[in-house]
Amino acid sequence: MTADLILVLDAGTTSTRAIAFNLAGAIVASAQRPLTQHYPHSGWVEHDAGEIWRLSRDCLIDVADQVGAPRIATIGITNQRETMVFWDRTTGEPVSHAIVWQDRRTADVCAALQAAGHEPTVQATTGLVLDPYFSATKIRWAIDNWPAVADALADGRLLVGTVESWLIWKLSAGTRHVTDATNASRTLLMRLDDCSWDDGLLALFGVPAAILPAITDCAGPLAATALLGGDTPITGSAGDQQAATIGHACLAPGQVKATYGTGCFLLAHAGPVAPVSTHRLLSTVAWRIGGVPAYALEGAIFTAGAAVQWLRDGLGIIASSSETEALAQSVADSGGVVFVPALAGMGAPHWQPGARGTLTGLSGGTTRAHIVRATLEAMGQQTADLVDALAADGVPAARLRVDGGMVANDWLCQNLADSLGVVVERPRIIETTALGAAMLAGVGAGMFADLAAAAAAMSAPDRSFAPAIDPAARQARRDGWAHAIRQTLAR
Ligand SMILES: Nc1ncnc2c1ncn2[C@@H]1O[C@H](COP(=O)(O)OP(=O)(O)O)[C@@H](O)[C@H]1O
Ligand SMILES: O=P(O)(O)OC[C@H](O)CO
Repeated sequence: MTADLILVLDAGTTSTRAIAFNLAGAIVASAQRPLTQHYPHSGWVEHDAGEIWRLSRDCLIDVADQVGAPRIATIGITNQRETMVFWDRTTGEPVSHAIVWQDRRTADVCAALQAAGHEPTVQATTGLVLDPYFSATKIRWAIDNWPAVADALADGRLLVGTVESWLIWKLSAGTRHVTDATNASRTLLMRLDDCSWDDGLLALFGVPAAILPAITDCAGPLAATALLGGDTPITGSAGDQQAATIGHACLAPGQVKATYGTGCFLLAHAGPVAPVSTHRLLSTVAWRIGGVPAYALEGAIFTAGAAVQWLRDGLGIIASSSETEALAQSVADSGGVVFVPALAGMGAPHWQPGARGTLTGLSGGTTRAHIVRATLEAMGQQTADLVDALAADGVPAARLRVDGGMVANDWLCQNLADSLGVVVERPRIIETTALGAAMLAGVGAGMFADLAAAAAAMSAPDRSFAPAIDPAARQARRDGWAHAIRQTLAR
């Protein structure tokens, strides 16, 4: 049997998937398992890292069994970012739950650091802002509040890392404690310029360097695993939004993608020099290959598909996510309803962890179809806020490449094009995140010379949505949204 497939592990927020790709970018086999969400207090979100490992192992073995393990040439890993795992190097087991990127428990710590004037230095060094979203305050909180974490630290047993770091450690049977530069760039601890841990930030957040992984490239001989029987190399690793950027072949400055899953993450390729945002966007590592980083500007919206899930599970006004397409289409407009879905605070460009959502413009004539339509319209307006910030930072988006669970919805894609006034392009492989990780692993294994060669072989657009409303109508929507945002922020 020839080793002709790349196996990707995508450890996401709500589920874990393994997908085998051939070198033409087609999906040959896949497996998926849902991940349990733990909400111990309002605003807290935790995962069981042991469960993440078991689901990952099971999905990888499932796909390897489907295709035949000898066909797996190499493995690529991609993951939910910022989420922090705490484990014991001697037992190989987690010492506590992982604190998830959505968790807001360190909002007060971030506000205090802001009040003390630390944000300009943090932003200049890391490209990030002081928000509980990022990892550093989660690490300190765990050390200060979870005795098992503090004890493991005191005994020299504690290791920490983002989800890919944990999984590579498990896959390599505890021989590799590494993190790739994209994931490291989300911790608030890494210098953007040379991709190293910053001593000043380690001191500011009270994180000991000894518990952190070594920072690596995103492609190359990162580790190896005996899980599939032989000695399978792991040659690709990147955070899921960076992987999606690669999967969309956003390889040149100014090319922009947005992924609509639980949250929405828009990344614009920014080239070989770390960009500086003056409009509250993030500057982040897009990938690092051969020791050379490429950078991106990013806007993170915490509530995208999660708003549709809330319509289904919280309000109970829809039975399934896919129902939203026909319901939005069934009314001529939202009937004046505007929904600002700040269900988990607000991310870019507002960064208000304490913000709450608002549903305005209701009347006796409002139906569930209007509310559903307003929910999907909010995706267009939230994206337009990011695209405006990007343009103000000097990166006008000529078109937008989209992926994620929500873009199966054609009405949503058309509404995005209308709201933004640019062409929206949907790829052939909607599993763009996994595809990007496969491209990295292919480059890392020497199957492709570089990402451009991998993109030429594996990535292709499918359908485009062109703007179909006039600029005055677009502006009227923007004005209505701006008014609702002001009301939301004023609360
Ligand atoms: N047809 C649809 N229309 C609108 N939203 C959808 C549709 N299908 C799925 N979604 C939403 O997309 C999200 C799932 O996307 P996915 O990319 O799998 O998320 P994640 O990777 O964050 O777990 C869910 O929040 C779901 O409500
Ligand atoms: O797991 P996803 O797809 O919701 O992505 C989560 C992001 O990486 C958080 O920054």
